[in-house]
Amino acid sequence: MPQASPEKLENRNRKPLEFKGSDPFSARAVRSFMTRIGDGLLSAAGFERVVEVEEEDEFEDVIDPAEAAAEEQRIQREEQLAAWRTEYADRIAARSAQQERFSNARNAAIERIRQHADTVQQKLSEIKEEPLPKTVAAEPAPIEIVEPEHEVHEQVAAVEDDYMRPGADLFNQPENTDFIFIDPEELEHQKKAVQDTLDNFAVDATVWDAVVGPRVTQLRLKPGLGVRVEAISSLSNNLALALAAESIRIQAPIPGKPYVGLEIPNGNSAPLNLGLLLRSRDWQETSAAIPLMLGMELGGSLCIADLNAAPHMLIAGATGSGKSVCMNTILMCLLSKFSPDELELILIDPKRVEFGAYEKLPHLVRPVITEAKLVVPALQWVVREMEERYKTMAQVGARNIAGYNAKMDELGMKRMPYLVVIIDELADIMLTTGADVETALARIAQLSRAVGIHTIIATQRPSVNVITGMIKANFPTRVAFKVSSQIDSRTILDGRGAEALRGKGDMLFSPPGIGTLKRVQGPWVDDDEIARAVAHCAEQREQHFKTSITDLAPCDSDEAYALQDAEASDELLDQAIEIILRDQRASTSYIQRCLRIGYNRAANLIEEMERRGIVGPQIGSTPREILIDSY
Ligand SMILES: Nc1ncnc2c1ncn2[C@@H]1O[C@H](COP(=O)(O)OP(=O)(O)OP(=O)(O)O)[C@@H](O)[C@H]1O
Repeated sequence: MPQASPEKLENRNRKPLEFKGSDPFSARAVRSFMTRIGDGLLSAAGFERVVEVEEEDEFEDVIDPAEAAAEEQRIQREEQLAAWRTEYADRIAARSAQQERFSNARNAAIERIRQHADTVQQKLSEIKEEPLPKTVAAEPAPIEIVEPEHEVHEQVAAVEDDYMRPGADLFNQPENTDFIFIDPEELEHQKKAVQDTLDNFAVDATVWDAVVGPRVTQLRLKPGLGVRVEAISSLSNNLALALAAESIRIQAPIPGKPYVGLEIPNGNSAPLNLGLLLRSRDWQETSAAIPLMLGMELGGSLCIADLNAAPHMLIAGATGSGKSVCMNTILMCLLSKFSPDELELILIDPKRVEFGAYEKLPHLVRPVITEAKLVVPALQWVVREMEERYKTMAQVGARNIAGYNAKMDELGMKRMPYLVVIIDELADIMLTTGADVETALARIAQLSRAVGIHTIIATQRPSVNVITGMIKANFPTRVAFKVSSQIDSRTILDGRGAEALRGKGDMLFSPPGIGTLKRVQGPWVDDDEIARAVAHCAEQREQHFKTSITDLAPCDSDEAYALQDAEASDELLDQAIEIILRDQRASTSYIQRCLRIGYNRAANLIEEMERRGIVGPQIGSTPREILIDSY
C-alpha cells in the first residue's frame, strides 16, 4: 500500500474539509470527502496512509460524462427558467395595462349612468308638475241644440221660391238627451284592469285619463320614459282578455298627443238620432259647402264632412255593418240642405232594395238605376254633363261652380246645381261591366270637382278587384265600417283598425289629405223618417227627368261603349290633331295624357286620324308616321 509522506498527511489533516467543483454532490467531491475522513481516522489510530500523489492528480483531470450531461441539463433548465421569467413579466405587464383600460371604461360608464340618472331625475320633476290623472272621465259635452222659433223646415225655406227643405222636426227626436254612455263605476273598473295588466307585464305606463264616446271609450295611456309604444300595442290580446271585451283598438300613439289610445266598448249604447244631430248648432251653422253629418266622435264632438272638399267618397264594410244606414243619413243631409234646384241626384242600386224609398224624389235626374247594364251609359252621361258644364263655365270665365254661381247670382240667373252620384254596391257593377265602370268613375273623379259633380260609392266586398288602385287613387275620402279581416281594413284605409270596430254604425272616417282616422258613431235614421222626408220633398215638386239620360240605351258590350266613346271623341278630334302636329308625336298614350281621356277614347281618335290619312298605320313598335304638315 503506498505511503503518503508525513508532510502531505500533515497538510491533509490541516486542510479544512471542502468540496471541489461547483456541484457539492458530484462523485469526485464525495470520494475526496470520504478519503479525507478515512485518513483522519487512520492517523488518529497511529497509521499512515500512503497516497500516490501522481494517481490522485490523474483522477482530478477525468470528466465524468454523466456529470457533464447533468451539467448540460442544469444549464438548459436555467435558460428555460430565465425565458419563463421574462414571459411571465411580459404577461404581468399586459394584464396591468388591460386592468387599467377596464377601469377607465368602468369609470366612464359610471359617469354616463350618473348623467342619465340626472336626466331622469329632471324629467321626473317636470312630470310631477303636470296635472295628476283624472279619476273620473269627462262625459261628452251635451250637444248644443238650436231651437227654432217656428217649424224648422219653414225657417230654412229656400230664398228664391217657396220650396221648403225637410227640417229636423220631420225626424224622430230622442226622449232623453242626457246620454250616459258609460257607467262611471264600470269605467273605474276598466281603468284598474288595464293598469293591472300593464303592471303584470312589467310595462311602465299609466292609465292617464279617459275620453268617452257614444260606442267606445278611449283610455289614454302615458308610457314611461324609454318605453316603446309597441310594448303596449303588443299587449292588445291580453288587455282584451283582462277587460273581457269583444274587441279593442289601440292607437299607438294618438296622432298629435303624447298618449297611446286604448278604445274599449261601452256598456250602454243607445242609437244616436239623426233628428237630434240635425238640430245641433254645429250642423245649422256649418260652413261646409255640401255638409254631411257622419255622426259623433270620441269626446262628443260632431263629425261633419264636406263632400265639396272630399270630393268623392268610398264607403266600405261587411254586410250588416251600417253602410245603408250611412247612405240614408247622407241622403237625408243632402235633402235637408238642398232644394231640387240646388242639387241633382243619380242613384244606382243594383241590389234593388236600398234606394226604393227615393223613387219619388224630385232631385232625381232619372229613375233609380237598378240594372247593371245601365250603369255605364249613366256614367257616360255624367261625363258628357261634366264637359257641358266646363263649356258653360268657360262662357262666363268662371273656374269653378262657386265662381259660376256667384256670377249667376249677380246677374239674377239660374244657378248651376250640384250633381251627386251615389252607387250602392260597386262590386256587383264591377263584376258585370268590368273595367268600363272603373274607367268612367276614374274619369269623373279626376275632373268633376270644379263643376260640382261628386260621387259616393259603397261596397260590402272590400277586395282589391273591387276597390282597385284606380278607384282608391280617385276616392281620397274613405269611410270604413266593420270588416272581417285586417286585410280588408288595409284595402279600404291603407291601415288596420276597421276589423276591431263594433258594427251598427261604428266607423273609421279618413278625411282627405289628413292621414289620421277618426272613430265616429253614425246616426240612426229609420224607414219612416226617410219616407216622411221624401214625401215632404215630393209634395212640393214634380220630377223632371233629363231625357238625355232616361233614353240611354243599355250598354251591353264593349262595342256599344266604344261607339258612344267614338261619338264623343269627335269633339276632341281637332284638338288631338293639333297636338300631334305641334309635338310631332302620334301615340295613343300621348293623346291620352294630353287630353286626360281614357285609353279607348284616345285609341279611337288615333284610328280616326288614320282613316282620314293624317297618321300612318301602326307598324310594330315604331311610332306612327305623321303624314301631313298642317290641317
Ligand atoms: N248608426 C246606426 N245606429 C244604430 N244601429 C245601426 C246603425 N247602423 C246600422 N245599424 C244596425 O245595423 C243593421 C244593419 O245596418 P245596414 O243595413 O246599414 O248594414 P249594411 O252594411 O248596409 O248591410 P248590407 O250590406 O247587408 O246591406 C241595421 O238594421 C241596424 O239595426
